[in-house]
Amino acid sequence: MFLQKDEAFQLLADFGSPLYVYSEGILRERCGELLEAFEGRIKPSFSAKANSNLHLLRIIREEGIGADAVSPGEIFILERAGFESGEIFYICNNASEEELRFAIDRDILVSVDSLSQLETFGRINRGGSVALRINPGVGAGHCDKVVTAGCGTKFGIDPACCGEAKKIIAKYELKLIGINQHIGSLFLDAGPYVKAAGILLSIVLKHFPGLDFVDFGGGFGVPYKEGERRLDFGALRDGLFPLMDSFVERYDNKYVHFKCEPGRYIAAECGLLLGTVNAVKESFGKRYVGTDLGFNVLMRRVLYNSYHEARLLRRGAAVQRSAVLADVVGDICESGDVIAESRPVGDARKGDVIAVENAGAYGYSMASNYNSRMRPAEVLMTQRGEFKLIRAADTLESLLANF
Ligand SMILES: Cc1ncc(COP(=O)(O)O)c(C=O)c1O
Ligand SMILES: N[C@@H](CCCC[NH3+])C(=O)O
Repeated sequence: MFLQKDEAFQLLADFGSPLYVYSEGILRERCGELLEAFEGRIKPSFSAKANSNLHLLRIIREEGIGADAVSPGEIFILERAGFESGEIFYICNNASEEELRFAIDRDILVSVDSLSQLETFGRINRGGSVALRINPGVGAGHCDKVVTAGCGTKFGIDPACCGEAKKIIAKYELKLIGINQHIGSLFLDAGPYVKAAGILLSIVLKHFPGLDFVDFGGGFGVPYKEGERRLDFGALRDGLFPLMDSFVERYDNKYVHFKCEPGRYIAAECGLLLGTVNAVKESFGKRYVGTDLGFNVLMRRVLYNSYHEARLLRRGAAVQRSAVLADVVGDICESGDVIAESRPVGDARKGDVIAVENAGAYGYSMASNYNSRMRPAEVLMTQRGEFKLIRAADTLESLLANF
């Protein structure tokens, strides 16, 4: 945990509970790591869906990383964060004509992922530049819901349709400048990513000469459980570089470049979610630690059965791991509202704090107002160790803003 215990209590007193806290140092470190991981040969572009806080996006841009957007909303926020149109890649899925125009009008490159969307794009932007998202047939991810390639997923163009795609491109005189894929989110083993990259490169060689770039997608995992090993970028390099070398040798554009689209790897570990224990109880032989960490604040456990380390903090004396296991639950009106299951926190008391680790990716960005609860504030711990509010919490008034 990057915060001292006393700082955690002070932050909750200052900014309210629950609260997201981010470490600028860790965020910059992860950006730097990714820029170096592929020795400049594969350029990372941050997937803003993982965390779209304006201030964090500015830091990511300062580090020299571009961004991928999945919606006009993300494009809008990225622009506000200072990203220029050439630094944004709009990887859409089932976008409306209006949404496609939003990107086209701003000169932002669009990747379409169906023949039907390619047809729409060509009709409204004849002669424009475009990218295609291909489904290489190999997927990976921490659960079925986030595997985005292979059979049974809505994403990407089936390679069998490449011929048809080329016809639509010719019909509308489009310039195909890039091919991308994204096989899914969170893998800690290089195997599937390398395999999918190999498949994608062979598809490009066969069908798509003269591209400016090939984008292998994101999905790089981080360890959520204590003791879990980190992703081995050496293994990724060892797998990818020979494939890229042999591809470039055979490809007609020697200046083709390579990209990737990490979200979680950049944002997860810099984020900590703090919440307060409001009640404890024993019911039918089971212990519950009742907090304000409902799934409106962090829904990954409820949606995917995801694991986050949850530390119990108490003012004064340190708390030991309890022999009694308890479920850490939230304040939402559903029985599934469990943020951490069977953890050694059975001794928790009202007023203690729960710190949920690695909450920086798909935490706040998936938070909601369910049960008319407020999304929490977000605070940045700067590299100088100061704390700065970077998004205020919702208020009762903001719940009424759209009526
Ligand atoms: C198209 C696309 N690119 C990149 C990402 C980023 O994934 P991750 O956060 O696992 O790196 C996603 C989300 O899974 C995505 O849908
Ligand atoms: N939201 C997912 C990742 C999927 C990303 C979007 N393709 C998670 O929290 O693990």
